[in-house]
Amino acid sequence: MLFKVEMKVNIPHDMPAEVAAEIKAREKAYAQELQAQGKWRHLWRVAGSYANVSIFDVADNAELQDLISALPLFPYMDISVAPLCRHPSSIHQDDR
Ligand SMILES: O=C(O)C[C@H]1C=CC(=O)O1
Repeated sequence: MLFKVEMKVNIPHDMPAEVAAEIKAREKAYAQELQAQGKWRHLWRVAGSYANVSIFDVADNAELQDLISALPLFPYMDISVAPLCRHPSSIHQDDR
């Protein structure tokens, strides 16, 4: 199942820089692991903001919840999720 996930990062201004850097490093490693597994299919920066638009390819809602809630930045993000289905005009065979 495909989901559009929008994440807006709000790291508290009083978080020490080294703590923020450590969380971001763990986030990057986890995000790249999920991309290598094919579960995080697209990851795009929203230009001009500390936010991303992502496409996840997971088995079901429960797996999406498990993956997203394990993000190291999860406590510091506003996240919105929308389920996707194939567009009838799409030419991409891997859309489903
Ligand atoms: O930077 C972000 O958009 C937040 C988060 C998502 C992937 C990652 O490495 O960090």
